Amino acid sequence: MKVYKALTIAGSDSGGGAGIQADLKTFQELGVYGMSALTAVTAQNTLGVQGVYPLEPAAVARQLDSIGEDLTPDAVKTGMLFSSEIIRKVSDGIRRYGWKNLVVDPVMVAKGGSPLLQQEAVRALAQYLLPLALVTTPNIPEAEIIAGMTIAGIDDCKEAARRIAEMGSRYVVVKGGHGAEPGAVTDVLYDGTEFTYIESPRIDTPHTHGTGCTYSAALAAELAKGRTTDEAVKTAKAFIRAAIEDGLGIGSGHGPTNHFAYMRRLRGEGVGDND
Ligand SMILES: Nc1ncnc2c1ncn2[C@@H]1O[C@H](COP(=O)(O)OP(=O)(O)O)[C@@H](O)[C@H]1O
Ligand SMILES: Cc1ncc(COP(=O)(O)O)c(N)n1
Repeated sequence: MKVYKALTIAGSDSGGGAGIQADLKTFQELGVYGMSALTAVTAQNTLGVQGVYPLEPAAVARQLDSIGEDLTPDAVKTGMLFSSEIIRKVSDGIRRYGWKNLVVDPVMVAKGGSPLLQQEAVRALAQYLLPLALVTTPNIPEAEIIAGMTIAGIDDCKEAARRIAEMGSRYVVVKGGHGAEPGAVTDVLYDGTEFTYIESPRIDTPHTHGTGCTYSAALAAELAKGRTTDEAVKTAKAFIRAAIEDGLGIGSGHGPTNHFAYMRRLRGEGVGDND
């Protein structure tokens, strides 16, 4: 049996709903062996972020070397990268080992507003990481910052996707969770030529902690298994839709999405005892 392997390069969320923890749970659910290189430790729960402790850039580089010297990921995703120094180490590592199928989730702030990327690091992200990306998955506020424009509707999402593709990302998905459309969420996929709209009903829930991490991890897992980008984007959307629909009301703030939901439904099981 071929073992498909995916690597996440991201921060730790002690609460388990976002970051490395969300990524590894998602890889596991989708049948992919997960590996991780930590960029930062966050002290976090459903109420917010209580502390951010970045790792030394050399510690990030060393983790990538340990993986690269011995293991070959079939896909890689990046999440919280925190600083331009860490971004440089990450892009150096990805280039050194020739890793393909890179999904860049340009994480900038946590849902409560705590910064997870230093402002001056946005340039480094665009300069060093986007040219290596197969797919970049900004939410609307991230797309506004990277593309340098305000987004007020679908046409603006398309323009931002075009600009981000020009920076070197082969595909771009501008995710619609922060959009103003009542009742619906539209993600805009751009392949450098054409746009595809991935729509779903807007789920009314406070339990959306980790949606972006989970979505990009599902995308990377599917790419690791050899799916095309179009197929991977569809499955990632189905995975996150189920995870939000069955969101977990644990903790007293914004609960995490339900990483079990997609596979439980495929197996014909109910939502289980988690909620
Ligand atoms: N309320 C919601 N209902 C349905 N889908 C959602 C909702 N919020 C986010 N999504 C989906 O979750 C994924 C992550 O979107 P988004 O919330 O925009 O990103 P982020 O978590 O990075 O802010 C996207 O595929 C988006 O369509
Ligand atoms: C360590 C870490 N990485 C990323 C996020 C963003 O989470 P979301 O997916 O909700 O945007 C987070 N809250 N913490």
